[in-house]
Amino acid sequence: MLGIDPRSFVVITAAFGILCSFVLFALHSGFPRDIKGLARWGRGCAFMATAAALLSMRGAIPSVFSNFLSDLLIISGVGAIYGSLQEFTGVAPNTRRVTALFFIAALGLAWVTFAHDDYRVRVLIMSGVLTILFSACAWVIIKSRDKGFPDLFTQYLFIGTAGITFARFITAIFEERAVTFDKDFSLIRHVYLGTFAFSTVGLTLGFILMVNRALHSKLEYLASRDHMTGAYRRDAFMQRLDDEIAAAERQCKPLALLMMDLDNFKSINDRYGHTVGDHVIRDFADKLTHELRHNDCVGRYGGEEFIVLLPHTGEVDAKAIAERIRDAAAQHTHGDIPAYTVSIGLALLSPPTSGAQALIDAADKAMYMAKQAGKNKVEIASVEMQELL
Ligand SMILES: Nc1nc2c(ncn2[C@@H]2O[C@H](COP(=O)(O)OP(=O)(O)OP(=O)(O)O)[C@@H](O)[C@H]2O)c(=O)[nH]1
Repeated sequence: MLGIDPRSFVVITAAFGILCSFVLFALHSGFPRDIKGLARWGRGCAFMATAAALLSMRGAIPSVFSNFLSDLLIISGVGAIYGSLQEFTGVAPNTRRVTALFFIAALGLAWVTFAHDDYRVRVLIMSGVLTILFSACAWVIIKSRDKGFPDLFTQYLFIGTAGITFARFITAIFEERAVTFDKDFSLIRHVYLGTFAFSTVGLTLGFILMVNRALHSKLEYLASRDHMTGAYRRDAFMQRLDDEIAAAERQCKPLALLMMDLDNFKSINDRYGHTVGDHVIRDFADKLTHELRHNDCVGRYGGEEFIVLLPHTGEVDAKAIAERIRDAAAQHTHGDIPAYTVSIGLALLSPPTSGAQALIDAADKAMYMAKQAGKNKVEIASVEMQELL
């Protein structure tokens, strides 16, 4: 038995809801458009704040507003949060199921508001629907890939909130029928209302941390990638190369490096113009992505020069991959893009090495040999070149 006025929780929920909504709309206006879900979550918080404000006026306004409308707004609010998580994680929002749940709950709530005032049934409907929605929110995060601390924090908070709404559902089944809104002093009711107030803030903070993490990854990606081709920029590539060489030496694994330069590119520019030249560079970068494994790393080394790092790859495989790339480049697949070819130099890491730059120099020399040999060729750095490593 607790003596805290349930309205205090309701007023706190309203205040928190307004604050959270304001923060989310403010973030939405400044965040990149491809980080989705902020506005929808902000709307969800606004719904919850309005619902809590209406509920706190219980007795002073008609019950159609303080009970019926406020309950529907709470369901809409949590529904919006569910949709927002789906949007954020790239899942198409499943509005049909949420709308169906909303209408079923609306029918039940209309019955207990207008036909047969029954506090217990109202609690059952609300806690049942909210258990489903909070569990669905947790499930969206559980199923998402690439989770960090903010995602796990929000996920467990959703699970905890769903657990408490479910406990409220179970206790309502066994509750005395005489209990009403103003006479329900049970501990679980206070925990339930308190959870609602604080989970609005906790979950919103968790979501803000999630979108902040997404923004951080996006900025990191943009800083390390070449804008035109999506390949690694030279400095980011060198960082990755250093790491992979260190790993290869530690694990005694092979590693190969390909240096690639498009042939006669100056004449492509001169003949078709710079824009078409850019299309050729992009086309080649796409072909590289298509031909390589997820773990391989493509860097743009210069204008029409690319470099590819092939971890865990020995001479035979690296030569086959290089030939595949050379062949793919020579395939004329796109009507708007002129035919082009590429010369490739291949160098292999043979420990003990003198580092990344020496490996690049060897691949560069081999690439120069390919140019000298008539272009559209793959050359492997000679033993002497490798010995320089
Ligand atoms: N369109 C376009 N051209 C570029 C870009 N970066 C460099 N280039 C041009 O690419 C050309 C490179 O030519 P070179 O390296 O001199 O040689 P090449 O004509 O490819 O001849 P080989 O390398 O001997 O086959 C230069 O004309 C550069 O201006 C770019 O981002 N877009």
